[in-house]
Amino acid sequence: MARGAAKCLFFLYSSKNRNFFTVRNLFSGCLLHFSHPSKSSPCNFPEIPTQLQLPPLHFTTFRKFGIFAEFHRHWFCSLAENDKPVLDSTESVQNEDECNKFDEEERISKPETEILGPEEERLNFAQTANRDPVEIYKELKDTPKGEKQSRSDWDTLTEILRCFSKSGWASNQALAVYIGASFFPTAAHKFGKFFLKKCNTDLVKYLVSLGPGDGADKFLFPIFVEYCMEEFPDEIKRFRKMVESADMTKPHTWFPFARVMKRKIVYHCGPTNSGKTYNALQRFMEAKKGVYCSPLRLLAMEVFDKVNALGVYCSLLTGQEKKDFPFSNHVACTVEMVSTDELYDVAVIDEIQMMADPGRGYAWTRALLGLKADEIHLCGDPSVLNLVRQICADTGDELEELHYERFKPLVVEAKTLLGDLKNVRSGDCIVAFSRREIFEVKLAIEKYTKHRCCVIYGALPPETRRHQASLFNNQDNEFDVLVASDAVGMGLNLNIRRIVFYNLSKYNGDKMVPVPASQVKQIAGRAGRRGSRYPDGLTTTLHLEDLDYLIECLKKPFDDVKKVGLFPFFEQVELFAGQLPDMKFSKLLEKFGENCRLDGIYFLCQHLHIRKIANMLEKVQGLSLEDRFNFCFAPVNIRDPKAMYHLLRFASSYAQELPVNIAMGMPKCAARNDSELLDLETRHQVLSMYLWLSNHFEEERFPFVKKAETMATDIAQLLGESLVKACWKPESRNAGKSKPQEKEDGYQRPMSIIKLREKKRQENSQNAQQLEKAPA
Ligand SMILES: Nc1ncnc2c1ncn2[C@@H]1O[C@H](COP(=O)(O)OP(=O)(O)OP(=O)(O)O)[C@@H](O)[C@H]1O
Repeated sequence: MARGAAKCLFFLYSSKNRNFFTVRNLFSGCLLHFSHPSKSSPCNFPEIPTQLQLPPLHFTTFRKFGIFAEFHRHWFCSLAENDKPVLDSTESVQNEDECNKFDEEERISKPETEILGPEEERLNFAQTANRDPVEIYKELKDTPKGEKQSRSDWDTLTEILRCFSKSGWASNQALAVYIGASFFPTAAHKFGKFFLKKCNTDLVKYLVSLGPGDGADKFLFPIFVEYCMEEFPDEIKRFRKMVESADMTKPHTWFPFARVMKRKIVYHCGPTNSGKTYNALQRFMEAKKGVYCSPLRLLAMEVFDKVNALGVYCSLLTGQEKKDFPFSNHVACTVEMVSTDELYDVAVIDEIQMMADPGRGYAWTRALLGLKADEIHLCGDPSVLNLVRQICADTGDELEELHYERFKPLVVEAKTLLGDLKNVRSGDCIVAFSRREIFEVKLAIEKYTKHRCCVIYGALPPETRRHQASLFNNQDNEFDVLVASDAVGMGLNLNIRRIVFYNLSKYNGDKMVPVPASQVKQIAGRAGRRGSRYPDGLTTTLHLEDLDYLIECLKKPFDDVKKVGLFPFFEQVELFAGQLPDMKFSKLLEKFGENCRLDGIYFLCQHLHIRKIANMLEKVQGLSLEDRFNFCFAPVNIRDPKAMYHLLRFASSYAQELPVNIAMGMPKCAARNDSELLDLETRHQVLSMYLWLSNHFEEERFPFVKKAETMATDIAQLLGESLVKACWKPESRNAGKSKPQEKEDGYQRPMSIIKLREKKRQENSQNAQQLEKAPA
């Protein structure tokens, strides 16, 4: 870009008539452009000599430009010689220079015949700038052939049009008139050819005075739009249809029945352990008909048990299980499973802040927008309160806000565990953020202290987690320490006296990052629950170095969330697919993500996970679009090749209309090492997936549901037994791959007690050897 401008300056200056005014205008236009590089502009400005950053030149000083140009002639020349338009390899336009040369020689005048004075020129420019673009376009269209231009003007104009075709701003603006980003370069290129062929001197002089960049882009854009409307009506229509079919604006209008209801939303807003869920559940149980929406299967099970124990008949509905209680009018379900067709008196949506979850947020948004309930109780921290207010304004629902405080303040223990797991005490929960660390900690504690540990982490089935929780809560056994991942932050009622953070960084799939403050609060808040054995909660860290970050997180107010998640229904994807009939499903999802329109407070939930499954299933023939869409939501760990293999197998059988087999044996005994434990986890996940599929597809195609249920229960049991006995070194599911801990510079996993001991032992033996060697 700087090169192009420099080239233009040089040509202008060196042209015979030395049109100073034009040069000055171009020069100041360049200055303006250089000093305000816009982010959206695809042009990256190279380093330019400081001389170019002069203040705008005045005519008197401009005469000196001759000297300046002499000095910098070499620079201009070298740039001009080297200047070749750089075309993006992805761009559809090719050989731009050649295309622009259609009648170049013919259109370049020798000496200019008429030289306008500066005042006249200024007036001309003002007139041109104010002209109606429609009129300009008409004039261009009706002109058989444009006027002759000087070589320098021609070159500048070519550069201006080249910049226009690369302008991010123009490409963005073009979307508004349904010219897609992928079509824009072609359209802009054709427009450039058209313009070069037809333009008159006034237009050229004015554009040259603006120079390549923002000003010229803005002047050309409406003319370009007129041109496109006439030249590319089919492309515009097609893109418009595609965009309209990916329109996700005004999501509250997707639920017309909920919109005609007069709903009352009650936001129970506060930190953990403040009684939010308790109060919401009171209303749920009082109602004639109620639904409780849970973030986890585990929590749905807890509520199901609790409510039934209190004499209110309640059913359970999760992706994997349906337990219909006869005569029940209440249901505890996972939020993805809640029906927006059923009418309820009271609905509870727990952990409403998860609307902002990058992957699952859409399920909470859907529940809030779509539930047909007279009263909807939202429980959560204050981070989404402002957005809920906005959404209620859109839906017309009444909003009541109830603010809560923690029953008893959480106390931070400044002493920490001084880096030594020997300092754990009964009632402690050590929180680590990877499976490997969890087992290392368990191993160390059990080896070097008298405590026994229960473990809870995400890959364990809910039944096993509950079993471990009850083992820990029960005082009549030796299991008095819990080692858990962030999975402990939600859903379980645990008798935790103190939460100890083993570390405060976790792997985010790419690198180690600090655990977000909101998550630290949620986990720390599990200590000292009302009604538990330890009503006064304590929290601390293993290492003194981590303590400041813990305190900082706990002190930090909740950040206001700016956007919440959305995801299209199948019908929307189907409509979109209609515009791109030959596109593969995974590509279709990607295209949808690129082209969908959203209102400011919504984002499209991450669909990488879904696309990965879609990609794998591309090779399965005979699945309908709807089948593919549904298979993509199956609960599978996409990083576990065994689990992915089974999903592929299930989908293939389903596509061939064969009964879907489990085709997986049952282990005979509990795990004896970590790889057997991992295998049990995978087997349970596969069975869970089978059950999920049987609930989401025609059930008769999955004839082994009962068997899968029995196997899943047995494996959960084996997992429980294995965990009680587990005393081995953990393995990684991705053995052989680089350890996440090594990825982030400066991050070091805290040394486990074992390593510390080993280090000490080595030091001691070295000292002993030295003593032996030393002369008496
Ligand atoms: N009024 C009450 N009477 C008896 N127990 C209560 C009362 N309020 C809350 N509790 C108990 O206190 C504990 C914490 O309450 P609750 O689960 O409602 O808190 P919360 O704010 O929803 O916390 P979290 O977000 O961590 O779930 C629960 O065990 C609950 O049963």
